[in-house]
Amino acid sequence: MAMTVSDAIRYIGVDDLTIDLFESQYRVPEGISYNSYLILDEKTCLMDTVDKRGTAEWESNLKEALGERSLDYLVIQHMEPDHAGSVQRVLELYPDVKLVGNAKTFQMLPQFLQTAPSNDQVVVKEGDSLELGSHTLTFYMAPMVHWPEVMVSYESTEKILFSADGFGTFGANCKHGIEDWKLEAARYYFNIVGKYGAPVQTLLKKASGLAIETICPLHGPVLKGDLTPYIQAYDTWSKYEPQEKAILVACASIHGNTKAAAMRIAEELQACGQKVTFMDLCREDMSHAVELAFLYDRTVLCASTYDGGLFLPMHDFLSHLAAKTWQNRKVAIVENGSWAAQAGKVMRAMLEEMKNIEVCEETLTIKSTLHEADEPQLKALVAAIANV
Ligand SMILES: Cc1cc2nc3c(=O)[nH]c(=O)nc-3n(C[C@H](O)[C@H](O)[C@H](O)COP(=O)(O)O)c2cc1C
Repeated sequence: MAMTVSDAIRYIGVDDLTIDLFESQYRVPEGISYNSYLILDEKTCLMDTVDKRGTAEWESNLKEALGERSLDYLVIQHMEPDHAGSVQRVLELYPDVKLVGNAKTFQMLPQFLQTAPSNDQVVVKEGDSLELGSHTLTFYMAPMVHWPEVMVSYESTEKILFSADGFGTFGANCKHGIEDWKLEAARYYFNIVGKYGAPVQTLLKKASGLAIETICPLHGPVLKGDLTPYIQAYDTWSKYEPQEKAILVACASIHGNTKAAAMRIAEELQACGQKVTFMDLCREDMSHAVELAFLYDRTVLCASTYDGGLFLPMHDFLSHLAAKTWQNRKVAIVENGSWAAQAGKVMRAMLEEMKNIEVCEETLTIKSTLHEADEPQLKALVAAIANV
């Protein structure tokens, strides 16, 4: 059933509650929405489509909202298949539709379609506008938020920013309302957009010059009312600043001894008043661990040595953080080795490749299991990462 963003702008997106992994990597226990919007004015204008997984339901929403009218424009803000996956269907249903995109959109479009569409193309660049009647869309390029061809569209009459993947969240709209935005917006941001802090900052600067009363993202709820919290969150996140003073204790333990030591460190940190989250990287959601490493200002990395190197779940975690340009954080290292510990050396080398990561001098090296003799090292590490 098509929801209404306003009288003239209909929400015609769909919820996907059965996808196993979004982008083939993120568990979305509450599903995900593929958002699409239809502007009904003198001209009709479709804002993006949906993933192929939702084409049939979305087509019914589109037909219900459009009725007997023709479709004049399709604006393609983002070419990723979860948004452009139904463009082909639009071309079949409305062969006279004009396609609106930027130069990069039309360079990429034929790559995803079997044949280059013959439809009229409206090629827009920064600041170009499209009159629809009483509604006017103005286009702002947002390259690398998070693909090169991304652009956002500002509708000046109703003061709406169609924000592409920006301000999106995991979680289907039938499960999550605007009040739930914060539940999954950070995990979504850091894992999907997180590498591109500078492009996000550029987009925020452009948006700061616009009077925005509603944000229509391509995933998650339409944002209305006081937009400050959403924009402030994006400003903090895209500056790679921590959102809170807290410590993630992340461990990768083969037989549980390093995990036991990590849990002991977490307890000690809590005992000295620190907010702590403990995560077993072997068993818990990697995207959630990435999210917390970005949200918190400090992280303790605890890992076994494995075949002369770093136990792979920790290597995987640090590779994820490096890929998302994690930076400006403080870290403590705990390693375990039963004959020749190497985990700490490998972790340090990976951290050195990242920007502005402060590694505590105080480390803890365990020989198989934690012993009484390790207590001074453990206490020193706790004091160093707790900043006490
Ligand atoms: C498959 C395997 C490979 C290991 N490789 C090494 C190694 O190369 N060097 C080392 O000092 N310890 C090695 N260890 C020992 C672990 O680093 C660790 O000391 C031991 O597993 C106990 O800690 P845990 O219970 O947290 O895994 C290995 C352990 C396993 C199970």
